Amino acid sequence: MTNPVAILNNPFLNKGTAFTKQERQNLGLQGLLPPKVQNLSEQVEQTYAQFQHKGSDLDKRIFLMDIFNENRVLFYKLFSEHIVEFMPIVYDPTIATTIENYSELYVQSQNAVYLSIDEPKNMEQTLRNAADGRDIRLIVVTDAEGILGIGDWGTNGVDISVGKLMVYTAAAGIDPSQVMPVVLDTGTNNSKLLNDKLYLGNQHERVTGDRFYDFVDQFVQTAERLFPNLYLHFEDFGRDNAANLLNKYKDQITTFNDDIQGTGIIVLAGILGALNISKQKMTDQIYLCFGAGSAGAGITKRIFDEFVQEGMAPEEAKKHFYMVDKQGLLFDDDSTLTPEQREFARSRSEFENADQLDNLAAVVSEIHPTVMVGTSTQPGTFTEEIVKDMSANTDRPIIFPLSNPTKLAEATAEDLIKWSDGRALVATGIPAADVEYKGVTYHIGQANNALVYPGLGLGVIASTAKVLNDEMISAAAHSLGGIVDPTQAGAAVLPPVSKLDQFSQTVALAVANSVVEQGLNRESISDVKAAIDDTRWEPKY
Ligand SMILES: NC(=O)c1ccc[n+]([C@@H]2O[C@H](COP(=O)([O-])OP(=O)(O)OC[C@H]3O[C@@H](n4cnc5c(N)ncnc54)[C@H](O)[C@@H]3O)[C@@H](O)[C@H]2O)c1
Ligand SMILES: O=C(O)C[C@H](O)C(=O)O
Ligand SMILES: [Mn+2]
Repeated sequence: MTNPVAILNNPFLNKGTAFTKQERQNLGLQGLLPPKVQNLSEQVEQTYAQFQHKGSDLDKRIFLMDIFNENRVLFYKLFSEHIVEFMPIVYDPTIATTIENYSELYVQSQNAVYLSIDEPKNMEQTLRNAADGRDIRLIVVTDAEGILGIGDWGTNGVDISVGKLMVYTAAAGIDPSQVMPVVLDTGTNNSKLLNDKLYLGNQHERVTGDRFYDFVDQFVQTAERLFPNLYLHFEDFGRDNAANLLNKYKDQITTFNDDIQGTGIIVLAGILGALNISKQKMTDQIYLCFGAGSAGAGITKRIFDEFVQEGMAPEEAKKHFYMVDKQGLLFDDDSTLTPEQREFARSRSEFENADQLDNLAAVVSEIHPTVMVGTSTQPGTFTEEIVKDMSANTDRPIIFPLSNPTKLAEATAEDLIKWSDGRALVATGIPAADVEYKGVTYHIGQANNALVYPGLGLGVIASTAKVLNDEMISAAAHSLGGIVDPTQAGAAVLPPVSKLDQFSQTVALAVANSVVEQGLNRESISDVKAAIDDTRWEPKY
């Protein structure tokens, strides 16, 4: 028999006060818990009341993490019943605060795995120990070089792996005993951490070049070998490494880059939703990407592919896309461009005033975009002047300020609605409250990859997909249409987070169908819907 105390300390086994009299007797737990036996809904009610007494969002998150550390069923039942309220606490934006203060706040590892570049020999044993015989189907891995828009956070970034996985389970029912959060600690270039006595990570600069790529490859190969049914999700790597790693592995293993691909899907879905409201055509749009990094370039490529899928010739479609980064409009004579930026760089000869196009305002006034998406990490950069200029040249400007967390957003939804006199079709990266303007209530969609990656993952895992390809990604984006009523004044461009668990199913089904139609499933599947239902985990004792 397992040691009774070990059961209470194991969040996958512990039911706390919900252990029945019989279970307490069988497991040797008599007297190790208060006498009363509660059921799950009583526990949920009691913990929710405790949650409501916490003051700050950080205190709320710390409380919820205690529940997570103690009892996974209770945590996920509570989370699933309060998804709209808990998303910004468990996940972005509060998670940014816990990442910045990870070492100071540290109490326990939350079943995360810390792989150190200084001790590569331990890797296999560490992964085995962490799995402890569990059938791992999903890993979220980060090296934390580009956490949200807040930069390099070294080992602290492990929280993004933990948090993304929490959303996978709450939104799509991924079995929490089949997941593993991983941080690859390859050092940090964050001088604050390098000089902080409390910092818990490797206190040296980032290792780069071959040693970095060899370490990542050792991880990928070892994880694939130990967990043959693995879906490997990369999160918040630095801009160049993120794209390189995706290109290296995407045709070989079942893998996904959330910042590049996940964000591409949700923004395409948001633009489709916006066009459904404005009754305009995708291929008539002029697209401006502001901040052409992992997310910006990933989104641009996804929207460009959509133009081509709708029948426009690639060279014609290219003319509709503009990228702006630190240096202003990206031109093809710039040797510092990334390969993803080079695809969409323009020729100086197209413009009489090319030298003046070194800032967003000048570019907007020159090209008259109809869609502007911000992934720049630069707060307040969608100014009143820029928004008014854009709105003067298009009826329903589509404007998505997506930089996270809250303090980095390019604009607020409220300002965008006001400055465009109610015409802008807006989605934000973090949740935004309704905006009241001239008698209309505007609902603001959340264009955060969290609205799609859980369903995508459920579809991929349930269908035993060998790879994740563009067809599946496109199917995911298109599946989100039709949930919002576009005829309602002030309708949001994306479905609400309150329906996250429902539309995660929709996304999963679309993706799994695409996998099976393409014959890319590892195991034979006769009924896609049943395969998804069988994969879904529910929080219950
Ligand atoms: N809503 C979402 O789902 C979502 C998803 C991914 C990323 N994001 C957000 O997007 C932002 C970027 O993330 P990323 O992973 O692409 O990071 P990244 O570092 O890969 O890209 C940021 C890009 O912005 C550019 N940039 C920096 N300063 C600029 C300036 N003054 N003007 C124009 N461009 C500038 C950088 O050069 C870089 O190319 C972050 O804030 C992140 O939180 C949101
Ligand atoms: O984590 C988020 O909130 C979305 C996204 O992956 C990001 O990096 O900002
Ligand atoms: Mn991210």
